[in-house]
Amino acid sequence: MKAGVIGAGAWGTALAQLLAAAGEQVRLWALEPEVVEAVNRDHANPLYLPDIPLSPGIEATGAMADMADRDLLLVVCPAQHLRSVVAQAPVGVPLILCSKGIEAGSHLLMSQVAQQAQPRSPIAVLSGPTFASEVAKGLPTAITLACADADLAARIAARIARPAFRPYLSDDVIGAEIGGAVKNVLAIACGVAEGAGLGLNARAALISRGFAEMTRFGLARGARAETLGGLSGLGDLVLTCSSTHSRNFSLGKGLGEGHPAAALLANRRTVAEGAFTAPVLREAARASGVEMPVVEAVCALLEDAAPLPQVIDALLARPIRAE
Ligand SMILES: NC(=O)C1=CN([C@@H]2O[C@H](COP(=O)(O)OP(=O)(O)OC[C@H]3O[C@@H](n4cnc5c(N)ncnc54)[C@H](O)[C@@H]3O)[C@@H](O)[C@H]2O)C=CC1
Ligand SMILES: O=C(CO)COP(=O)(O)O
Repeated sequence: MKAGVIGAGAWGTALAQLLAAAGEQVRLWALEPEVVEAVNRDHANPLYLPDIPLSPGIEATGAMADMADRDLLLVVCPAQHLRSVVAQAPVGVPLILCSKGIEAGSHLLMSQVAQQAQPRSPIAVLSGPTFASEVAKGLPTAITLACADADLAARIAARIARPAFRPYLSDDVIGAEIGGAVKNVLAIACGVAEGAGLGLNARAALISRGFAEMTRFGLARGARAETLGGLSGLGDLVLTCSSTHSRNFSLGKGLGEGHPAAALLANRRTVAEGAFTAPVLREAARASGVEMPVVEAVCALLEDAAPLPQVIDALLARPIRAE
């Protein structure tokens, strides 16, 4: 059992910890030399997952060549870097994609990008309501594991399941990915409502109407409705729209408090995927003729295209119609 984790941000480190805590020797690829050093020397990742002691069974490396002997690879980099990262991975090893986003320019989901970058590697997607720090602490978590190959899905599930970490299987890869990508944009909207003091009714409305947008877009791209209503869709939407533990929600809260997007996004080390997904999603939705007014509103705020009161008024002034 030789798992590798590519990407040592909060989520990659938490997943490495999940695997290593059960005795597996895990190799963790990190971009930053100081992360490699901290994991190997101090069994910690203060840059991305502070205050969580890591298992000595995690060995970090900065060389992708060190992943050549792995029999399973978890890919956990930011979505916009997935193509270049996966292209460097060893050929033919099953890839579990854990990034949430849509590639700019191509509008492709991560599984489609990975298939282009590594055509001979089997692909699965792991997505759901999973704050990294809670998983690293061993708190109870359920997640969707989506894979077109049922045998591979069962083998991966047996490998990653733990008493407090329950994968649920699906063959709807597209559906699992769309939920994870779209919820990040909607979490920004809910953060805006929090920051601007719009109240909890507004948040509930954004979650419900945002879920309607996710469903419209998902169905147009071939997702199944039950996947969107499951852990990787509605489950993750509820989690991310409810707490400042979410980087996307926090970004939205800053926007709602009146801070300009450019200032909030400048010099940040951690990734708020929704900020990258929003314009890509708007473009993809328009191209498919899918209406996504909440996503459009988030884009307007991220681009500083209109003042917040005007964006809120525009959403509230939409024509009354059937739910
Ligand atoms: N943090 C969480 O709770 C969860 C995160 N995810 C997803 O996992 C993915 C990674 O997020 P986090 O681990 O939270 O990241 P993070 O925000 O903790 O850290 C940023 C990561 O980006 C990497 N990075 C920066 N520039 C890069 C480049 N040019 N090439 C490759 N990597 C680069 C850094 O090395 C670091 O690993 C995202 O798509 C996120 O949506 C999914 C579930 C939970
Ligand atoms: O995807 C996540 C939880 O499932 C993490 O959300 P944030 O990226 O908004 O922190």
